[in-house]
Amino acid sequence: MEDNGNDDPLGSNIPVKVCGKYDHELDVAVKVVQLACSLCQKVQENLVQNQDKVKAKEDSSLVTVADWSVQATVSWVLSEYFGSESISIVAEEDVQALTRVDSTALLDTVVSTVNECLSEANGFGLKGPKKSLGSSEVLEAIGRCNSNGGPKGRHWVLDPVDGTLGFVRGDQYAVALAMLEEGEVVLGVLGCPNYPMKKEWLNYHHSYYRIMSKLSSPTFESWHKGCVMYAQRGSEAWMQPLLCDNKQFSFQSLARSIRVSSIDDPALATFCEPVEKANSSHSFTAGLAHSMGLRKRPLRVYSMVKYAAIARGDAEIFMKFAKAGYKEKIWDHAAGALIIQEAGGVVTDAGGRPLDFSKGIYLEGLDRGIIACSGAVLHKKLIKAVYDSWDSSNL
Ligand SMILES: Nc1ncnc2c1ncn2[C@@H]1O[C@H](COP(=O)(O)OS(=O)(=O)O)[C@@H](OP(=O)(O)O)[C@H]1O
Ligand SMILES: [Mg+2]
Ligand SMILES: [Mg+2]
Ligand SMILES: [Mg+2]
Repeated sequence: MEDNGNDDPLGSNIPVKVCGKYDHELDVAVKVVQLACSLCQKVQENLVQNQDKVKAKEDSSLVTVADWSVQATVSWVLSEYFGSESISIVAEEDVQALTRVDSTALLDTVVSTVNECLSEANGFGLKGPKKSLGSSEVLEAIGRCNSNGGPKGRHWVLDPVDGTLGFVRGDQYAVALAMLEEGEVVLGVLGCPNYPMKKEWLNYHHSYYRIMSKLSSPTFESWHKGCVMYAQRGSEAWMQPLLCDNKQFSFQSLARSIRVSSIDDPALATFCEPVEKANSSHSFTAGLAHSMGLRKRPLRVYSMVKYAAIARGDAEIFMKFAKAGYKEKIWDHAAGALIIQEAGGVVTDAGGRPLDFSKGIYLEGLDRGIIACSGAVLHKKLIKAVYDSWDSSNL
């Protein structure tokens, strides 16, 4: 692993399993996603009790202090490591709502959230700022992420909080960071703050989070509320625990490589889909599930945690069929798609073609929907099911 120099006191102690062309980029990306996840965990704890702090955007989707603060933090760190002049970042949020005259209190909250987070950068193996950032620097960091991506050169792709609806409901969400090189996703990092290393811990986590009970936990060292998954193109996919308050335990090398499930019998397979019917047709996917012989209840989970579930074998299929006219954005899929592929799975559109991340901020040319499978057998069956049932669907 690359050593980031003297300013990086703990960097070499944080295990980031890497072996490839983009080791340094991936190392920084995993650390900044860990840092961002810790920011999100703090904001989510407050937000669940203070729903008035959730804002609606022009398209009525939600945005919170965490979305802006993570975008600012990641943008600032990437710019420090890779140069603010040359870096290209494609990300979901902009500064519009923060620069309105009636938004000073909101902006102040974002600025203090970013500074509190960056003050912990050293603990995550990253260089922090020498002094606190002012509001203009925070706005600049958010606004710098206005690249349109494209087929040439290098672009970072960030969804600061994916599944904002899950986030404000105290449920699953993800921090998603990817890097494109010449139009291809070459690295992906998915921070899943409420998705523990083992799925059996999910129920424990929910009772912990919702009731704040004092149940006896999995062994202290092994207990982590969330995980981070990552991959670079052409190597394996990895998962490690999110750093938590007891950092001395998290510094142990707990990273492990992840693989998709080996199940290829539809009767034993589980499919995941968005929670919201508005984001994907539940009736169409129920029809597909029936026709290809899936018997288990769908796993409805907010955010790219669905990709995380496929990548480490908690489920076998992911489907998303948005309404006609909705254009999928690259930041909702880039990191998750690479991690599934490097874990041995297949990700395509519903016509069986690879997703094209080279056309700007949208997945242009997407054929009907997105499907991801743990292997080729299930993928072939699913493509056939779509082919057989599309004409009779209302999509
Ligand atoms: N109408 C519509 N159709 C399809 N997709 C939409 C739509 N509106 C929004 N979005 C995008 O969906 C992202 C969340 O997707 P999910 O699969 O997590 O959906 S769900 O929250 O589980 O229902 C969500 O990501 P975040 O905004 O980062 O939360 C959006 O980019
Ligand atoms: Mg959003
Ligand atoms: Mg998203
Ligand atoms: Mg988002």
